[in-house]
Amino acid sequence: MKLFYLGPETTFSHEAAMRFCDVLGLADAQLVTEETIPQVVMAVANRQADGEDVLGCIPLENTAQGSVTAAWDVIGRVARQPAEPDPVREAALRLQILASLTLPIEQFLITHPQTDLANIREVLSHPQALGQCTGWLQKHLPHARQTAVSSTAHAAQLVATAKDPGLAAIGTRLAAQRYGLSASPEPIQDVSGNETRFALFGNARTTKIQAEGKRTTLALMLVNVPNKPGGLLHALKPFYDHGFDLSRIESRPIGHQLGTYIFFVDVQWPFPARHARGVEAWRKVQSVLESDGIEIIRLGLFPELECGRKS
Ligand SMILES: O=C(O)C(=O)C[C@]1(C(=O)O)C=C[C@@H](O)C=C1
Repeated sequence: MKLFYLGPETTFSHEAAMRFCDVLGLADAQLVTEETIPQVVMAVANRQADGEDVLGCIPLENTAQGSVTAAWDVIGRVARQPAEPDPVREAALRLQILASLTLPIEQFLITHPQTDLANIREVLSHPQALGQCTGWLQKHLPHARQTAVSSTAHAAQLVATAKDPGLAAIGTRLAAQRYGLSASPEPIQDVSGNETRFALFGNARTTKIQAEGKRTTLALMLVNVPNKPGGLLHALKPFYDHGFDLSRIESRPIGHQLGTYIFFVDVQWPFPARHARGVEAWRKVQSVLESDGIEIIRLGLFPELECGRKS
């Protein structure tokens, strides 16, 4: 089975994809790279629409930089496409998060061997990675231009091919090794406990994941939350009334009308995944929300896997 991720090899997404394969025993998964996070989601939706069962791995959120909005926005856009029958939208709606895992993220400055910091004019990386190193860059390379590129490993690739010691990248130590470059002796991200949560997604009906997580999460998208006093309060109260703990709530603009949002909500599932009490409590929440005209798009009920970095 193919597993799509943000490439090229040696991105953090690559590390996460391999980790999912390890932990879930997906030994025969064939890892396939895409150039952007939206392209990862669309590659999976398009294959699924053609009847091919595939998986995708995307970053969802980071300790310091918050949500990886490219991931959430494409999920929101695909799920809310026009009402006319569209096989890709149908396929996208069948996609669910199957598992999540959180990786420690260590960013390294990647340069040509023996380059002096004073000679670096430009630093390339994924915007999330540049954001995670803002303080370090301000202190050590205040005059260097920061250029956003599609991924950390792509940044390392560009530096390697440019053969210009004035260029540096930010990314994994593995990327430095892979492209014949040097990594800084120490990581340079501003927060020492920097972590990113990744999702593995695919067709939940056909891909059964056997895994125990440290907890189970129900990820939802709420559309049409009434834009009136107490609208959001009304949308959230049923979760409280039925004993569900919300661990994340995030609004994103719907994209064509200022002041109107969709809400991404993570609910901690207090029961074993299919436990009758959980299902019954959740049905009650659903029926209250639906009677208020709120559309619920379920993004998955999945285990949060335990897995630290292999050293
Ligand atoms: O560029 C990469 O290496 C990625 O996998 C993307 C990404 C992200 O989008 O957050 C993944 C983890 C880190 O937080 C930095 C970058």
